[in-house]
Amino acid sequence: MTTRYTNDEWARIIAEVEEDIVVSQETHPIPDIGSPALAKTIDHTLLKLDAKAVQFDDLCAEARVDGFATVCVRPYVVAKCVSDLRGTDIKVACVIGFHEGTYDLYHKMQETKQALAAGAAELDIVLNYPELKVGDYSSVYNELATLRQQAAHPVLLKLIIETSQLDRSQIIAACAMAAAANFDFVKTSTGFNGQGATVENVRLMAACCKRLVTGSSHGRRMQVKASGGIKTIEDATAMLEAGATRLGTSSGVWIVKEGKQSVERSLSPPSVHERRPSRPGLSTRLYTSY
Ligand SMILES: O=C[C@H](O)COP(=O)(O)O
Repeated sequence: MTTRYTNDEWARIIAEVEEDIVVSQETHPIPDIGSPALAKTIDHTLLKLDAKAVQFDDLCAEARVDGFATVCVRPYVVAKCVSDLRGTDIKVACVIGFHEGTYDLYHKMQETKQALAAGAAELDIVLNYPELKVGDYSSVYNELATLRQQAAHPVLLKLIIETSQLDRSQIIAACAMAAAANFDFVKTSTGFNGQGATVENVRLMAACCKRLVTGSSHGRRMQVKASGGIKTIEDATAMLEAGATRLGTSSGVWIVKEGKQSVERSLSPPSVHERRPSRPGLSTRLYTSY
């Protein structure tokens, strides 16, 4: 695989991108609250290492009921989820190099091979962000381009850049690397390392995606997936309004339920005796501790 440019050449390319970045404060249009289109922005996620088989059955059942975009899981459970979701339009997304990102390329290629063979349609790959932070852009590009070659379109590739570990310039550099390697999404966070998605970072990443399309010959714009700490309908709408088009969350069931309830309330306001429903208990298969 070619490295294309030296680290210094990559640094100049990234600096040019950074000079052009204008972060917009616009509110992006979003699907109607409570609509199937809003549920279709959600990757219904279960990445806990101690998750039991029955929890993946429930995850897939919930995805079928609510009509999520994908279930997002680790490689060892892709085949099971593909089988559970057969006959639906819900895809299986698989994390690669999770959650440190520092696994070597061989390890990431092995996981990619395993996930694709099992039927994954989308891969959420953790960036080797320590390499990016020290300016080893050639190595970062080599890894991403190799994985893109291994997982060609229509497989969707998302690069998890772990924004909590990066400053503004490094977030821009990560987006530039993802675009150069022809990824489909940049994703904020693993949810396992520091702060998750923030509105500010989603806006910055959306601005990068806008700028980077103008520099590409194929004219296809990368999209932003916000993930980590998205627990309520308010969190979800804030991320979408900031420019995300996909959400990674372990609270998808609750978010959809809250959205539907808020629509019902706006159609028939509750009497003074009716309380806002409390958050459901663990029996509803929510996976985030709160
Ligand atoms: O990509 C997904 C994240 O791991 C989900 O994080 P969460 O449990 O905070 O929703």
